Amino acid sequence: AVSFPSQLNAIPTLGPSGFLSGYIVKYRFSSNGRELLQEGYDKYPNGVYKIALMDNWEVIANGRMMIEDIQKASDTQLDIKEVIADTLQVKYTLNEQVILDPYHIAIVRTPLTRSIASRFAEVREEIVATFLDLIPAQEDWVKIPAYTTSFQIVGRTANRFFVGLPLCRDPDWLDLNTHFAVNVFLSAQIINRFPRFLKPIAGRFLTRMPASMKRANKHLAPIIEDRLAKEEEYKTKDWPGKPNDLISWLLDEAKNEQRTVPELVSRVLSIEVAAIHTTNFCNALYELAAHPEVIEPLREEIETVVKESGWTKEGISKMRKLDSFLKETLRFSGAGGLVDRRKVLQDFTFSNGTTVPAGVTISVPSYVHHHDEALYENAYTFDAFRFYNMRSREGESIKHQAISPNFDYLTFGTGRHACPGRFFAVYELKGLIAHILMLYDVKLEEEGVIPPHKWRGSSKIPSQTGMVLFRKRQEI
Ligand code: HEM
Repeated sequence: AVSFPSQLNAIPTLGPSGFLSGYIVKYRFSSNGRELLQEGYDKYPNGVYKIALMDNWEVIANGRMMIEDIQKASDTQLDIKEVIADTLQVKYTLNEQVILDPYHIAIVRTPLTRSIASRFAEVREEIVATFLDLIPAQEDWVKIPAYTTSFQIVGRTANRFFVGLPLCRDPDWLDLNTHFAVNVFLSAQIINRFPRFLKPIAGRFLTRMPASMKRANKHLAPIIEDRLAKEEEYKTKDWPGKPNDLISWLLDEAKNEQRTVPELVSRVLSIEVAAIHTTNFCNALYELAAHPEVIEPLREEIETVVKESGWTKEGISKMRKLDSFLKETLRFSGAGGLVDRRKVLQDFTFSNGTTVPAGVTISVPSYVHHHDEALYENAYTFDAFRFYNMRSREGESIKHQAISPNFDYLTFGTGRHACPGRFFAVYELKGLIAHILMLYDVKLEEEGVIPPHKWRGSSKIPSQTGMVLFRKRQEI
């Protein structure tokens, strides 16, 4: 049941708030989250409002002041870990330690991000090999199911970087990883329906998690055991020939019981969950196929850069038009409707005086924010070179990049918790799109018409049945 702590009365409610209201709003939210969030955005453009979900309140914050307040709050006031723990039921779906000591976040932020340059040649090699296997470059158009194929591509590319050859090509490992995140979300939904005392039983018997963990273990245990044995043998963490990959980065930081196989397996999987289903590659594919007018300028840029710098991290960062195309995709058709989700641990007062009581979750509606005409001219038009043109203005060449979170651009969240994986995500996505442009022509079944997406709660799901047509690039 939805409770009414007294401070909550001062926060306006969207939708009815009486008996059964939770059910009505939950229904509207789960069937069309965007509509509800847009209504809230229009009614309370620089303030907060609340919606009653089934078992708690979600306070939605709009506008610069509110977002800055969330950014400035300490972790003891507004906590990201509790939100992840609740939403994903991490205790049962991954491992509670991932929340209690999230040292893997620092691994993503530093050694992983720092290795993009030195490992980029391998990532590029994997991109080329993956497309060769999945999408034939032939004279006739061939229909490719965009949604499933994009996850296969991203799964393999990211795993080349994370765990290297040969595991990144192992069909069972890839199948596990492209479905694991979905299993985590579905299992968490099931577990969340049970009262606290029944959650361990639901977690144990009603979900596929133990089986997934066992499957992951089968692939990773021999690798981890071998690395631990090498450390023993050479009496150092820096033994000769040590691979520069995720398992090594984790082992460099892991302490005591964190250095056991099950602990390390759940860390790897946590990063896979954060990295694969968020990438938006499917959205980029649809947008590319829908906008033939962007193809030539992008090709020209990529060819010039590759001549100068090759397929390197440095080269990718010089592809500014491509960066703009990607950023516009993330703005215009980005998947996440809510970012900066935080659990209120201590009553929290916004600068406008509104207090949100402990126990409630706060979030920011990125999708409707990104479609605000006050922030973006023609916000409902996909303008591939919008950010390229902005960067060309005096003194703004650094701003407006796809990796740079700011108030106008919340895809990766904001502040100190902004996605630590965004650097890899952006280089990977640019590398993928650039490869498509060099090798293929692409189009949609119906010219310019992206197959319809749907909303599930606050998530925008691209069409899961839509096709993108590919053929070998025709020289004109
Ligand atoms: C386009 C792709 C991606 C998007 C849109 C995305 C988005 C996000 C967002 C919105 C957050 C929460 C930020 C906040 O609440 O302030 C987040 C957190 C996180 N992301 Fe990403 N992400 C992407 C790719 C990745 C990748 C590739 C990795 C790993 C290599 C990754 C690892 C993480 C981790 C570990 C966190 C948790 C940070 C924390 O708790 O402080 N993400 N991401």
